[in-house]
Amino acid sequence: MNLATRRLFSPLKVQTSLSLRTTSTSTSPFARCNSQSTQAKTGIVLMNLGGPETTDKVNIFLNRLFADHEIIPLPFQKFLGPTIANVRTEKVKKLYQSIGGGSPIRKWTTMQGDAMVKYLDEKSPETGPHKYYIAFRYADPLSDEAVLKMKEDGVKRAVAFTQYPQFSCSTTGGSLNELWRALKRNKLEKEFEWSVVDRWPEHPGFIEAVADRINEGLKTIPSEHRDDTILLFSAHSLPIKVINRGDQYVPEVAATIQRVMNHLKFSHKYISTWQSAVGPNWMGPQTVDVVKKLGKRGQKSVLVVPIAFTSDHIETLSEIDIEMAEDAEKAGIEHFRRAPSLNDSPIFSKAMGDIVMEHMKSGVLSSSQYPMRCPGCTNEQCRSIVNPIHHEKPHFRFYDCDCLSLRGHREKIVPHDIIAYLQPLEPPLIPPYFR
Ligand SMILES: C=CC1=C(C)c2cc3[nH]c(cc4nc(cc5[nH]c(cc1n2)c(C)c5CCC(=O)O)C(CCC(=O)O)=C4C)c(C)c3C=C
Ligand SMILES: [Fe+2]
Repeated sequence: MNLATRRLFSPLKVQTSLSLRTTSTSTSPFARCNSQSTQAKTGIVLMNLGGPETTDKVNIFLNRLFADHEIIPLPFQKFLGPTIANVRTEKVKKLYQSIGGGSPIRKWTTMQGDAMVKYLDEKSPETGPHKYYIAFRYADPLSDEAVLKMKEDGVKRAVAFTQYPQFSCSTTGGSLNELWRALKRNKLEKEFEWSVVDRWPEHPGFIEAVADRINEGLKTIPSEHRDDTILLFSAHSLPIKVINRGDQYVPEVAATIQRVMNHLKFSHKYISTWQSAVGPNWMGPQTVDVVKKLGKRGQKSVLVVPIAFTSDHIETLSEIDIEMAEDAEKAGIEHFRRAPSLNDSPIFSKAMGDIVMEHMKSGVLSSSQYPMRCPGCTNEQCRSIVNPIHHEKPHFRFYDCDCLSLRGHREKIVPHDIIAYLQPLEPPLIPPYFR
C-alpha cells in the first residue's frame, strides 16, 4: 500500500489526542453567521474560492485574485495585478448586479457546513463536537480568520477539506498553500494536527447528488423531448499550460462524469465541455461553442450540468443561465436548461459528512495523489502539510520558511494572457484573436 494511504493512527488514537477547551464568545460577523457551538474537538476547514458578496467587494475580490501568482502568474505582478483587476471591475460588477448583487457562495457554504456538522455530530460523536470554518481564497472569511477562530475555539484536530471535488493546483493546491501561509503568519504552525481531504471526484455520495440534480433538471424539459436531451457537463476551464505541467484536474473531471453517467446507466447522450476561459490557450471545447453548434445541428433540448463546483456562482447564474441561454435560443435550441447546483441538496450535505467521517476513520493524511507534485511544477511550496497529525511522515515535505518565498516559482508568461485578462477594453484596442 502506498505510504500516504497507510493507516497512521487508529480512530481511537485520534480521539485521545484531542483536547477540549472552552472559549469566549466571538463577535466577528463570521462567528455570528453560523449556529455552531463554540466548543470544537474537530475543526473542518471548508476551502473554496469565494466570491464578492456585494458589488462594492468586487474590486477587492479581483485584486486578491490577480495578486495570486499560484492561479495567475503575471510579470510585475504587484503592478499588473491591480491594473488588470481595476480594469475588469466595472464589467464584473455588472455581472454580479445581474445575479442579484453578489455571489451566493458564502450563503451556500454556510448552509452546507451547518448541515454537515449536524450530521457528523450525530454519526461520529467520538470525534465531535465538530465545527466548520470557511476559508475562502479571495473573499472573506480568508484563511487567517479561519485559523484564528479555530485557535479561539480550542481546536486541536483539524481537517482541511477542499470544496473543489477535483484537484487542481490553481484551486485546491493554492488554497492549501495559503492555509499553511496563514498559520505561519499567525504563528499557529504548531497549534493544530492536520490532515487534508484534497479531492473526492468519485465519492459515491457526490455522484448520487449530481445524478439527482440531473434528474431534477430533466424533469423541467417537456416529456416528448426529455429522452433526446443532450447532457453538457460543464467544468471551469484551465490554461493549457497548467494541464501540460501535469495538473490532474482534467482526468479527475472526466472520472466524475464517467461515474455520474454510470449511475444514470448512460440514459442520455453527453459531452464534457469547459467554460469561463479567460484567454485563447485554455482547455476546450468551450461550453458556449458546443451549445451553438448543437443548435445549428438541430438539437432541440440541452441540459447543462455544472460539474466542478458545488454551489451557484457567477458562472452558473450569469454565464449559463443568462448569456448561454440567449445564445442557445438564437441557435434554435428550444429547451435549454441547467441542472440545479448542489447548493442545499441533502444528499450532498450527507456526502460531505461521509467524506470527512471516512477520512478521519481511515487515518490517512491525504489522498495518495496529494504528495506527488506535478512533473512541471516550479512552486517550491506545493504538497506540504503543516504539522501533520502523525509526525513521522518521511515523504511529506514539512513546512519550512524557504517555501514561503516561493523561490524558483517562475513561469513563462505569454502576452496574450495579459491582453485576455484586460478584455473589458473594447476594440480596436484588442485585436479580435485576443478577445
Ligand atoms: C473549479 C473551479 C475553478 C477553476 C479551476 C478556476 C480556475 C481559474 N479561474 C481563473 C480566473 C478567474 N476566475 C474567476 C471567478 C471564478 N472562478 C471560479 C472557479 C474556478 N476557477 C468561480 C466559482 C468563480 C466565481 C466566483 C463567484 O463570484 O461566485 C474570476 C473573476 C471573474 C472575472 O473577472 O471574470 C477570474 C478572473 C483562472 C486564471 C483560473 C486558472 C488558472
Ligand atoms: Fe475561475
